[in-house]
Amino acid sequence: MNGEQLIELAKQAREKAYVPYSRFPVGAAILADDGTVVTGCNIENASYGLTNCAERTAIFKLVSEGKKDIQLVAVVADTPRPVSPCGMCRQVLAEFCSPDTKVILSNLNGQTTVTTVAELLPYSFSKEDLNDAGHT
Ligand SMILES: O=c1ccn([C@H]2C[C@H](O)[C@@H](CO)O2)c(=O)[nH]1
Ligand SMILES: [Zn+2]
Repeated sequence: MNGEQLIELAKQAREKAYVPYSRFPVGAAILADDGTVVTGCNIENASYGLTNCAERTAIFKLVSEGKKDIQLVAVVADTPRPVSPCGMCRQVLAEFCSPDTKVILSNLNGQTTVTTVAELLPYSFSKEDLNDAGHT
């Protein structure tokens, strides 16, 4: 499974997005360390704040299947520049990825940006901060 294949799976997941309010479908695909791939789409709600982004849908699917070691992430939306994940998703990515885990951001024009979790969320709050405070 390479980055291009992961982008293609994210595009297919995007087709499943439930976006009656924003009409802005997003797809994500995650390659786990054991080779498993999970995908996710954004899922909106009449109570707008309950919306779940594509990235978090994919991560939550992975973790709920008992896996949490992420090797590579791809996100796709129909944006002028490669899509930029929201702050909430960056924090959730930081929980389950290494700082140097690569995140491929893409759009439907074939433009891609390869970044890392640490670049997306520098100086992030993490479980180490909790441990240091004695809240294990
Ligand atoms: O990286 C992103 C950015 C936005 N959205 C969703 C949330 C909402 O459903 C819609 C518009 O913000 O796009 C994602 O799923 N991922
Ligand atoms: Zn998000």
